[in-house]
Amino acid sequence: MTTTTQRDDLHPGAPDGRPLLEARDLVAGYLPGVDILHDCNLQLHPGELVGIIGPNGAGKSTLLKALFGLVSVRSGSVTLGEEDITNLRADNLVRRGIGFVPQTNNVFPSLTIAENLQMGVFQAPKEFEAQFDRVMGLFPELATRARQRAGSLSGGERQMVAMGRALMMNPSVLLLDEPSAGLSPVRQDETFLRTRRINKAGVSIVIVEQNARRCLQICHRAYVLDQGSNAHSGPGRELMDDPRVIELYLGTLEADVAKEEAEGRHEEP
Ligand SMILES: Nc1ncnc2c1ncn2[C@@H]1O[C@H](COP(=O)(O)OP(=O)(O)OP(=O)(O)O)[C@@H](O)[C@H]1O
Repeated sequence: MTTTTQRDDLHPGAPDGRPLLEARDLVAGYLPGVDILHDCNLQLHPGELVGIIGPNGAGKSTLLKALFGLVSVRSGSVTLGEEDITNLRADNLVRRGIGFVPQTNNVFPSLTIAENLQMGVFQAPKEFEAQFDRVMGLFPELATRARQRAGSLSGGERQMVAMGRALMMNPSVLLLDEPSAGLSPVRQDETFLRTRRINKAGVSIVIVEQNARRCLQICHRAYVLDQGSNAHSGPGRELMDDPRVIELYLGTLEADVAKEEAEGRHEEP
């Protein structure tokens, strides 16, 4: 793996330099004998917003799921602080302060917004009122519509409900799987700004994103995955200008168009 030099100010709130969440040499997969992740490493320091980007099928979502016990880890470890949390069940991880927002099917459509958020604290029902007010403060757009059914919301609003539900347990770590997927460019930007606000409010975040440029713009650091392995990592803004990252991922469309033009295959739109 190529690692760009990291500066101390990229690890807000971590004077001793120890990660809050760490994946070490993860090997994981869905089917017996088929590994999707090959010795993957990731560190999330307190206060950090860390991105995972890479080509389609690189294993980004699989890495996030492996952190949250949703994909079986065959070797390597996941630690939270000093605790080994490898392959622990999701409900256990939620109790330990990790929230996970899946990319799809992330709301209960027949339940209202308030009921969806209530599901987020089913392990601590007495917390509902205090947490509901706190989370509504983060999503004022939802506050006036708490009784609306989630199934009638737009994609961006559903994403807010899903994030809100994960935040109801007041997690220290939030794992976001492609929160901008399926949203218009304007709604995507809102999602990235909201993610940054939640991070600034004290939640350490790992975000998997297809929209690599936007992701790199808001992240303290990012990991580029390729074929289930770490390819590069470093500060988001440095990766945006790294020719190796551009070649591997960011520049593919531009490069493909240039290649087609050179071969005389490109038709003007
Ligand atoms: N439930 C599953 N069962 C079997 N294989 C799976 C499953 N989910 C994902 N895979 C495989 O794992 C590999 C990595 O998929 P993953 O979704 O992690 O990639 P990704 O980098 O998030 O891709 P994308 O950006 O396209 O969402 C792919 O080859 C995919 O087909």
